[in-house]
This record gives sequence, structure tokens and C-alpha cells, in this order.
Amino acid sequence: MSAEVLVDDRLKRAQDKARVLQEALPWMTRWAGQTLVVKYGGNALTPTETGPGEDPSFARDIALLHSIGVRVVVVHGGGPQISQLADRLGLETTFVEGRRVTDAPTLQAVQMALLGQVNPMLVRMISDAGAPAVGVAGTDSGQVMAIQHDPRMGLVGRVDRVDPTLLHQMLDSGRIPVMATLCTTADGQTVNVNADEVAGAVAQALGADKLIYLTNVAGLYENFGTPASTLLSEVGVGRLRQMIADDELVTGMIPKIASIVAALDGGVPQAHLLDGRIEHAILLEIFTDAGVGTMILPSPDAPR
Ligand SMILES: Nc1ncnc2c1ncn2[C@@H]1O[C@H](COP(=O)(O)OP(=O)(O)O)[C@@H](O)[C@H]1O
Ligand SMILES: CC(=O)N[C@@H](CCC(=O)OP(=O)(O)O)C(=O)O
Repeated sequence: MSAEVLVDDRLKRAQDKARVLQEALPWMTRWAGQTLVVKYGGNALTPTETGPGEDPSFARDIALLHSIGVRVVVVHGGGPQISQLADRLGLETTFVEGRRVTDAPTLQAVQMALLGQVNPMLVRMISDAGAPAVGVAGTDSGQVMAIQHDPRMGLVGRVDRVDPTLLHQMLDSGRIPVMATLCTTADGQTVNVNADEVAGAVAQALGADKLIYLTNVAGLYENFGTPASTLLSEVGVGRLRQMIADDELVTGMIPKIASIVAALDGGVPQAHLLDGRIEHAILLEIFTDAGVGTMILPSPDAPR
């Protein structure tokens, strides 16, 4: 290759980077000082034989958002990691409408996987990326209180209320709270709560400006699992209500969409469903004009 072609090539790459920066800058200004709740689904991590799987690009994205002044809270799941551990312990796994039936031994597996594996791993990854992450659980200081709603589900709760005081204090002091979704009932019982639900309730209690769910699909599909399946790039809460009423949602999408509807009804202005397995999914969503995944707005004409 001639010297001119090489110089040309370097110039083009530098110009591409300059274009990316130019596109990102207004979005950086727009999001500085805003509060973002990111729900990191266990499905966005690929579990390995020895651990829950790692994702340094996610950690670097979170650290970058923090460095430009975004107040970030990470709420994580770990469903596949819990199932893997339960399987090793010889425990049977049963899900009802996207929620795990949880008896006492299963609750121990949930605690081991979330508090012993996934939470410390995410805290370490974000810290390694240069940002001050702090591991917390819904049970800490009773910040997420839950109600045992269905005896058939066992030690499973639904969020009753969130006290955001501790989270605000951590955000005010420049920390990134990373929350595991074990919660407490009024009589002091620790319960397993679906992470989508906790993320939505935390976003609402914090008055967050954006709620992002990272999962293992490109976004929300109409006619999911059929040849007519289509990705929705933008959708209003009204359409989501219709999908729930028409039983169009299955498995893990049920708690996700229900919690997004509740969060937007509770004042969170926008939510996103993104494929967390895509490198830099969050940055692509926040810092590009086109965005990726599915954007959910209270109404079609709501501000972006
Ligand atoms: N309409 C839909 N659009 C996209 N995914 C759907 C839909 N309905 C059900 N799903 C399922 O929801 C899953 C994501 O939920 P879940 O397994 O709970 O992930 P996570 O661990 O990220 O919370 C997808 O892998 C997909 O199989
Ligand atoms: C009650 C209930 O279902 N709790 C979930 C908590 C983890 C979770 O929600 O993980 P994902 O976000 O990866 O699905 C569970 O036990 O799997």
C-alpha cells in the first residue's frame, strides 16, 4: 500500500472519530447531571463453568457516563446464574410468569448467586474501569420493602415501597450504587424480588430521567417468536398496556414491560430495552441520534 493511501486512510479514520464526537457532544451535555437507572439482566452476561460471566464493555460504559456527570444506579439481575447454581445444588427451578418460585433452599441459592457472585463481580468490573462502584442490596437499611403477594410463589415479594435516601446520598457523594434485588418484608423476612420490578420502582422513587433495561434481545418485538416478528423501535405506554391485556407477552418480558409501564405512569419520562450483549449498547443508545433497541415513551409526542 502506498504512503498516500495510508495517510488517506488515517485521515478518514480520524474524521470518523471527529464525527462521532460531534454527534455525541450535545447528548453528553443533555445527560450530564441527570439520573439514569440501568437494569442489567443476568441474560446480558453469559455464565461460564466457574462464574457468572464478565462484560468489561458494560463497565467501561458505566464509568464513562459517571465521568461526564451522569448519576448512575445499576440494578442487576442474575436469573441464569441463580438457575445454574440451583442446578448444581440439585434444586428444581420453576418459573411462573417470569418469576422464580422460591422456597428456603432456593432463597439461599439466590443470595449466594446475587450477593456472592454477580454483585461483587459487577462492583469489581466497574471499579476496574475507574469509577467508584458500591455494592448494595434492597435489604440494606430496608431501602426496598416488599410484600409476599402469593403464597404459591414462596419467598417471593413484590415491591411495596422504596426509600431512596441511601441511594441519593451515594449519588451525591459521586458513587455508583450497584443493587442486588433481595428485599425485606415488614416482618423482617428476606424475599426474592424480580430485578425488573426493583429497577422500575427504584427509578420512580429516585425521580430518574431514564430507565434502561439491558437484556438478551434487540428490544421488544411484536408477534415475538413467529415469522411475523417485528422489532418496535419506539412504542408508547398505551400500546404496552394493550400487549399486556392481549397476552402478547411471555416469560421474562412480562415483569419487564409491567415494570416499565408502572415506572412511566409514576413519572419516569422514558425507558429503553437494549441488547446488553452488544458492545457499548448503552453508549450507542445515549450518545447517538438514531439510538438502538426499543424506546418507550408515555406518549408518541413526549420529549426525547
Ligand atoms: N415480545 C417480546 N420481545 C422480546 N423478547 C421477548 C418477548 N416476549 C418474551 N421475550 C423473552 O424475554 C427474554 C428476556 O427476559 P429475561 O429472560 O427475563 O431476561 P433478563 O435476564 O435480561 O431479565 C428474551 O430472551 C425473550 O425470550
Ligand atoms: C422472583 C424472581 O424471579 N427473582 C429473580 C431475581 C433475579 C432476576 O430478576 O434476574 P434477571 O433480571 O436476570 O431475570 C430470580 O430469581 O431469577
